[in-house]
Amino acid sequence: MTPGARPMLRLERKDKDSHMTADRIGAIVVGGGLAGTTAARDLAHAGVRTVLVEARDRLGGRTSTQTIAGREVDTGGVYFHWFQSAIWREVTRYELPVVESALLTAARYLVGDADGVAAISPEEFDERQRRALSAFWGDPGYPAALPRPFAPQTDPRLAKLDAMSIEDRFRELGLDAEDERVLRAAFSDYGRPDDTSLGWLLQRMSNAIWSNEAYNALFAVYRLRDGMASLLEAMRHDGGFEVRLSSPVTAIERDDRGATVTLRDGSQLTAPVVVVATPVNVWRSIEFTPALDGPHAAATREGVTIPDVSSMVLHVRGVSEPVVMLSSFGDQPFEIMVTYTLLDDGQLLQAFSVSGRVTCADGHDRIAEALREVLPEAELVDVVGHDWPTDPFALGGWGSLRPGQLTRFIDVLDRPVGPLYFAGADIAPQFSGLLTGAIESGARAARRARLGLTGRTPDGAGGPR
Ligand SMILES: Cc1cc2nc3c(=O)[nH]c(=O)nc-3n(C[C@H](O)[C@H](O)[C@H](O)COP(=O)(O)OP(=O)(O)OC[C@H]3O[C@@H](n4cnc5c(N)ncnc54)[C@H](O)[C@@H]3O)c2cc1C
Repeated sequence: MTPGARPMLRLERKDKDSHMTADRIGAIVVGGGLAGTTAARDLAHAGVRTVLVEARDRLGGRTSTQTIAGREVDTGGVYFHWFQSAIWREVTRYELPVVESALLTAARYLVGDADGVAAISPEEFDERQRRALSAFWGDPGYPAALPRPFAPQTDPRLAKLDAMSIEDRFRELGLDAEDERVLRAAFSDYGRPDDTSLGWLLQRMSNAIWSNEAYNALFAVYRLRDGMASLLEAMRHDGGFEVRLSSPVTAIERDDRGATVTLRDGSQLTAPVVVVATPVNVWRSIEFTPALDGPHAAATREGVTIPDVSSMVLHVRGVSEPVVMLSSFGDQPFEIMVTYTLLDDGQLLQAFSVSGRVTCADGHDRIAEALREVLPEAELVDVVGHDWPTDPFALGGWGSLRPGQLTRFIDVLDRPVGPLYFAGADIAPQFSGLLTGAIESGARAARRARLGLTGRTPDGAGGPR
């Protein structure tokens, strides 16, 4: 079929039950990360014939399981906690083994800034971080502005905090210098402190019930023993939906009867509903007709992730004990390093260059040099990883919102636009930017799309209130 030709599989609205029949596509899901795979599985389980089209040759998107030193390791999204109910439900449903990370048990802690990297005892790190975090969110106005963490647009006072940056809050506080050094290092995964929304960070803290322990637990307590690929695999086998890999979508055209999706090879698929589960940053590389406008256009133009992150797992010798290194944003080649697994001949170290000062494309020698800047005794044996910003199907790393973006985008971008149902961690009302947010968002989009198929308007748009 030539691009633009009338599709064969168009479904007439009057044929309300035809999404249940075998020969017609009831729903198309664009993008097979956690959000899209969840949506496709849920739609298929509801009896809707569902086709998932994925640009890469694998499912998983910004999760990525690679092999190094004979081990499966994750170089994309990896950590979660059982209080993140959406992901935990999947992990328990498929009985996937989990392992604890070294973050909370490592005996050796290092904190970096522009002057270098210095050792600190875990007890001192914990005490300083605890004190600094409590001061950071200690304004009694904050919980009042976020009375319902799962529905961030509940109180208009949040807009004022969303207009502020993390740096603004540091300036207001005037913390003890050492406490601030520790907190800046702990916050490095948000990217530039002067370009990250304070309101959005506070929503993260409210998602962690304003508790230091729960906030730390959000990031690095549990991971899947066999990698995130094992979860995607389980969902796919359980799903009953059709998967088309290596099928980048170039255009999505909607009309009053549904939407037509054009693939790079020119072929087209049509269905009454389409779940768009690509990263927000990627929407700008897909031709939407009619064009996306308003907040959707603004979000993809501006980007809603930290722009530069290279993630790696390094096989190193010379460092035999579990180690945690955190550095303030941009001050060291790697901002985050955490022991992944101890080996007989050294260890696997998870490393994130959040500012992109060192990338996988730089090659072994530059990465080895960067590693020695942070851990002088470390010898690099091997490395696997991924540069997310230059990946055309990600165009950025994990979700992180700039000042003003929470108010304009969250609980807004996931509202249906005609037959299009947007999903993804980037736009999840709760736990945005995280694995669990992707699953929650995918499940919700599937339900809304199902309601759309039966001609009903999703009543609960915006989620629990
Ligand atoms: C390095 C890194 C570390 C992270 N660590 C953590 C962590 O420890 N804990 C945590 O909770 N979260 C973490 N995250 C965040 C988490 O991984 C993501 O938020 C989540 O995986 C996103 O899922 P998603 O389905 O919304 O999007 P994605 O995973 O990006 O899925 C979107 C899919 O759409 C596909 N696609 C793109 N363009 C097209 C197209 N044109 N046509 C068809 N398909 C297309 C992509 O290939 C992809 O498969 C991390 C992210 C990164 C990058």
